[in-house]
Amino acid sequence: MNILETNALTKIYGSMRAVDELDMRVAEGDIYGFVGKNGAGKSTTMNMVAGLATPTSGEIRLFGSTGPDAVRRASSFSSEPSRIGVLIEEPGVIPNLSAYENLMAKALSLGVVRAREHCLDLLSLVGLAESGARKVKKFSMGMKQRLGVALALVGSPDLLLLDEPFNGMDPEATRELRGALVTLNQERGVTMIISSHVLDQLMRVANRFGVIARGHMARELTEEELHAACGNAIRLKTTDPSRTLAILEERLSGARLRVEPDQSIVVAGVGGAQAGSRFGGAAAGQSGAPEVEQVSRILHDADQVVLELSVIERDIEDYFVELMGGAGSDAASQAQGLPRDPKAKGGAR
Ligand SMILES: Nc1ncnc2c1ncn2[C@@H]1O[C@H](COP(=O)(O)OP(=O)(O)OP(=O)(O)O)[C@@H](O)[C@H]1O
Repeated sequence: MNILETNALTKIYGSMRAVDELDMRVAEGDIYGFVGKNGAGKSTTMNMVAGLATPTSGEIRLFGSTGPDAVRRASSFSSEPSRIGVLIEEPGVIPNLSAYENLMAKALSLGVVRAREHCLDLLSLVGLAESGARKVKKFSMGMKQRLGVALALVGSPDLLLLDEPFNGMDPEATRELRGALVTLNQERGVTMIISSHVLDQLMRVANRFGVIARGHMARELTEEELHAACGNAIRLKTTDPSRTLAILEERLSGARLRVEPDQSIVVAGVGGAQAGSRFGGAAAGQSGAPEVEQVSRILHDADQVVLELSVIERDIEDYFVELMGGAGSDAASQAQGLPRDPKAKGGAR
């Protein structure tokens, strides 16, 4: 079931179409990575879904209901727990209160039953059980962000909207927040929409992605579709790159080949290897071994001296960047692996 659907959702500020006929589908249980360049329309979309901005036109269907009432009911900021939890921009915390007190203040204002247990549970869920009694002004950025997530969870919402939650966080804090989000999703079944520029972090938690470009949905795709669209890539270095390239062009029909500035060769489009994904980080599932073996054999049979050979993941990021460049078919077809330079030989790019 889709928890959120938007149909031709549009927001116009003056002459600027901040969100332009956006169609978005978020299913129950998704961690939906919402990706786009600066100014693409992510925050405006999140604000409309949260009921913080009014659409100019189009429809938002939340939990199966549509119309302004659906958003108001789902995201009541007034006196009762809402079905949507929101962390947009900086978490609104009271610095002189402890984390626990901040949570309790919100829980009591919403009339949450068994507020004490609820808040202690949330602290432990976001990994702040030990620091619950400390004043928030002494918290690091990462701790504040996790408290922001806990605050958004007061009242047990079914859908969590997180706008740039990894911004300004160091790797350790990012890892902790990522862990808390995956736990929430897996153990509590909370659906999430996370907007972020930090693609590699998003790729580690999200199972579906929506790429927005100039206010329009350029593409929605699952983790599996993402990997299928990108395929794997193998980077290799030999003592004779030109000869190696010629051999690979001849023997690997259909593969995409490109030469990097350091003379290493990247072979893509031969299937297999997967990028680090959300429940492990390291290459998950298939290792790309058959393709690596295939390439190694070709090079061995052709007496090429291999200096380096590894599976790389960068194509996924390239793919996102290309999609984010525009919603038009050019960007999308390039991202599907078609050559950028029509004169390029053998699909090289
Ligand atoms: N309140 C507003 N008034 C006028 N223009 C606005 C307003 N809010 C957003 N915009 C414009 O709408 C466009 C989309 O902005 P939005 O903040 O939604 O993008 P974003 O994808 O979240 O960008 P970023 O990643 O930089 O936060 C931008 O051009 C922005 O300047």
